[in-house]
Amino acid sequence: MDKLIITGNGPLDGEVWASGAKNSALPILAATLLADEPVTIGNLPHLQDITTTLELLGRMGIEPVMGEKMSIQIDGSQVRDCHAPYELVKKMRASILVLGPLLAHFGKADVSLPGGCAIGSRPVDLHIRGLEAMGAEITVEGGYIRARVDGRLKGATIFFDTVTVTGTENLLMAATLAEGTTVLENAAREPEVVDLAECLIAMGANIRGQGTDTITVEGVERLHGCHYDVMPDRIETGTFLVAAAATGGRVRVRKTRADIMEAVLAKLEEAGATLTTGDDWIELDMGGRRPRAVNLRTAPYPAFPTDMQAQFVALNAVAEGTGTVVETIFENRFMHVQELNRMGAHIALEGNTAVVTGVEKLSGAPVMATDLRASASLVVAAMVAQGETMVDRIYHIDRGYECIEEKLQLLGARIRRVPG
Ligand SMILES: CC(=O)N[C@H]1[C@@H](OP(=O)(O)OP(=O)(O)OC[C@H]2O[C@@H](n3ccc(=O)[nH]c3=O)[C@H](O)[C@@H]2O)O[C@H](CO)[C@@H](O)[C@@H]1O
Ligand SMILES: C=C(OP(=O)(O)O)C(=O)O
Repeated sequence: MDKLIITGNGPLDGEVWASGAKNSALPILAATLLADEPVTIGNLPHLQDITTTLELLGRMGIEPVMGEKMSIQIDGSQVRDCHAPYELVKKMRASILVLGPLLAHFGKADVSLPGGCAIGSRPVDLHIRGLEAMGAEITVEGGYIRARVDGRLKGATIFFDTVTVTGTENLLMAATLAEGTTVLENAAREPEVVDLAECLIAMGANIRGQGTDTITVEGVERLHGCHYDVMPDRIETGTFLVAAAATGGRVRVRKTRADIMEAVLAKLEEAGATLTTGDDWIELDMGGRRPRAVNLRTAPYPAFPTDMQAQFVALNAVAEGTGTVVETIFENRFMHVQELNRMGAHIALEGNTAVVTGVEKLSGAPVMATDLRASASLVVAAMVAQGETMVDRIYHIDRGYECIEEKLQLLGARIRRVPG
């Protein structure tokens, strides 16, 4: 297993670019299953989760054609087997996103239940209930969701009890080929849902209301090919900005978007950072200062994203003062806390709340990555720690950060990968 070795090396300084968003690329790749013609997706990030998705599509009979500049062409009409096996779904929960498209286009889908994961139990009951409301017959047997529909799915009004991102995306995709109108109420408003909707519209879908909590879809009989570029990754962008703030540095992130990052940028300003933004870049300047601790509470977009929680816990860990961080989305998303405390942080956990009292210096230590964003928080902490940190199990970080060590090296970090 590869490891990252990081030595604290003072303020980060320089320019880096944001890759395509993982959480947008994954549903968009699944959406290609809905079309009768090849769809070309550009600005795909080079990530383990993308490789897993392509393997999953390959098992279904699809032969993706690699193009230039991280683009790929996928022909949904090549599907021969509507099956997502356990050994791939267990590597990546987002595999559940093939359920809606397979059922809507081919009338059947056998998709392994994703099961729980490190950050929480993460059920998919709302995905299943929504598809049933659209006329699907669904059984769960032997750990598999077996979904069937005779003819087309039927449009329906679906209210989500809980705001769910992939749940909204699955039903949005299914609704594009359903007969009649589907209304998704209490839908997720995340920018990645909007990006997926825009891609579906480019494929000929009839969707309105994306980005609000009510999305309306008029089903069409078929979807066609298109070229679509994935939006920039706001979580990767935020991670670089937090790393800059924690080290007292100055970093410009290019090829990104400030307009979808308001909650995160506001917290960085509260922490004492000076932010400047342009059309497609964000610059953070900490001017060598130590950050101030911030209080935050995670919630669905446009509130503060749970995927940035761990990185802000690391920021608070070296800040002046005490910050309270409340996690409201996932029940077990504080596994970085123990590891950060092993590096000398002062973090007390009380239920879904972490009370973080900043210390002047952390000290390098061997630590273990437990999930994707927890790993990112350890990398941030390691860059401000005295001495060397070894982050083990970095396959988690490779799921969601493209070339993490090369990008951080560009900013002056002392970080290297040791193959395991
Ligand atoms: C690939 C992808 O886009 N992943 C993101 C997506 O995950 P994901 O879509 O899996 O997360 P959800 O938005 O579905 O989860 C939100 C909450 O709803 C609950 N729930 C969800 C579905 C369901 O059927 N029943 C149910 O109870 C979950 O347990 C959780 O407590 O949104 C999360 C919340 O922003 C992010 O952290 C993930 O990075
Ligand atoms: C939790 C995340 O991803 P996933 O839903 O793919 O596990 C994440 O991106 O932080």
